[in-house]
Amino acid sequence: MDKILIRGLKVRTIVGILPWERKIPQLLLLDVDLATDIRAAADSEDISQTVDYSAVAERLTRFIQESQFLLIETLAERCAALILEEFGVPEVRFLVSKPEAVPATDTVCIEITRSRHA
Ligand SMILES: Nc1nc2c(c(=O)[nH]1)N=C([C@H](O)[C@@H](O)CO)CN2
Repeated sequence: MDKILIRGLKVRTIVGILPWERKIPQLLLLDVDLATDIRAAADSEDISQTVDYSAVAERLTRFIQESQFLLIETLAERCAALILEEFGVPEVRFLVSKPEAVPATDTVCIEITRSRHA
């Protein structure tokens, strides 16, 4: 299956279990892989025949900015479900990275792959 990839989407939001994390928005970085067949769009050059990566990025940004999850596991599951439901792709890989969370690390991440039920 072909894939449309979003890399390093930056969103600031309230997320985490520590007292300071409930008050100060912090940076999340997102990687998203959208499984989709791109051939119809490639033949027609019609954006309606494919998944608009700008629309996905904007929708995720809005959803996450309005959220206040405790765990990035929950955030990842809800974002994957939103993408499957609203953008009609059969499978999504979603990686959320929290670079400001743990001192002396580059980052910490959760990665999930979810498919739409038939
Ligand atoms: N598996 C997880 N571990 C931790 C999380 C999380 O969301 N998933 N969150 C935290 C804190 O919020 C962290 O950002 C700072 O300690 C700790 N562990």
